Amino acid sequence: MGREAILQGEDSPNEEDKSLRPQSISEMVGQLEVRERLKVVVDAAVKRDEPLGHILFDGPPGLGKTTFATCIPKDLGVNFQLTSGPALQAPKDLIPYLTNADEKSILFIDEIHRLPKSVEEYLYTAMEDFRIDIVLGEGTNARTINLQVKPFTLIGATTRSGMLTAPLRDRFPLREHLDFYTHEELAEIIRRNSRKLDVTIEDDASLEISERSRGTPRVANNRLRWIRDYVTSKADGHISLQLARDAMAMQEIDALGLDNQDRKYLTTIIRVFGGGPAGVEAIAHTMNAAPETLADEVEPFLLRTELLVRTPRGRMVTTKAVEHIQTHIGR
Ligand SMILES: Nc1ncnc2c1ncn2[C@@H]1O[C@H](COP(=O)(O)OP(=O)(O)OP(=O)(O)O)[C@@H](O)[C@H]1O
Ligand SMILES: [Mg+2]
Repeated sequence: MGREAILQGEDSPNEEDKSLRPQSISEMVGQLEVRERLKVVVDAAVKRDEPLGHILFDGPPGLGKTTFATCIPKDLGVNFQLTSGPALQAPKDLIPYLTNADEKSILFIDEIHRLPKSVEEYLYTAMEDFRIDIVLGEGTNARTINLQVKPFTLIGATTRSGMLTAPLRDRFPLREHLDFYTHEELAEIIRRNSRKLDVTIEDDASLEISERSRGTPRVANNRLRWIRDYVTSKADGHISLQLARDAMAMQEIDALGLDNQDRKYLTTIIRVFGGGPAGVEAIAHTMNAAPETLADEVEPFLLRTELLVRTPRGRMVTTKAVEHIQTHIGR
């Protein structure tokens, strides 16, 4: 698959996201410790005139893994190639990226936990010694040549660091976990992006939206876009607290920021599984959803906000979740 195809594939579902995505690490809000550590390794690499060490980002969707990966090469002024685990089905799919990589350029592999084993093993010597084996010819005539590639930096991103093998994980000198954002950080992102979207917003409205954005910049941006449409259609285009609330009520986003899917997940455990424990596969079956979607997109925030707990025997809702669902239904 060509690089363009992969790039388009990556960008099309989030075309909207692009206009709000920070273009440099200094434009990013929050993740202070991560940014500080990155600054250290970037400064050191520049001073020594060496390629940056490989970096792995992990954390739930929408917290900035791709944003970091795209800002680093921009800040360094180096070339950037992008691909993803599922797009690399065999070592031969990886070879063009490795041979095209300029010195100190960045190769970004998204969803790196989905690399097939053969590709992963092929990466080891490329990451460690910047060396790859290429097989020429076939059958008994086949011979292997050893090729040196330019020293490059691999940036990997994953929502499932637990699914990475230890040998791959250990080859990243810097591993950064991105965590959920505070309300204040999200409010800051909302204020900045309101300006980018050319809409005015009250401070109490940006705080209210941030409180209902599940600690996630992507969610905050989606909420903001919807509210902007709402106030443009129903009012004069200025976002007040009341209009923000009305707009979110229309999308059935509750006070904790949960949407229909989150509540359906909790009610399924409560109604069908007596509050749990229940396995994620069983819950997914009942909801007619994919277990991966639940594990990646729904559960992290519910766990974080103590609406859900994971036990050795499966997922269980907490009293807080039961109360929240009751008040929501009782409304
Ligand atoms: N620190 C930040 N400051 C400002 N905006 C941010 C920040 N992090 C993320 N965003 C915004 O959130 C959007 C989603 O972030 P991004 O695409 O980097 O998430 P991700 O971690 O790669 O998610 P996924 O796992 O789904 O690929 C970005 O387009 C950007 O607009
Ligand atoms: Mg991403």
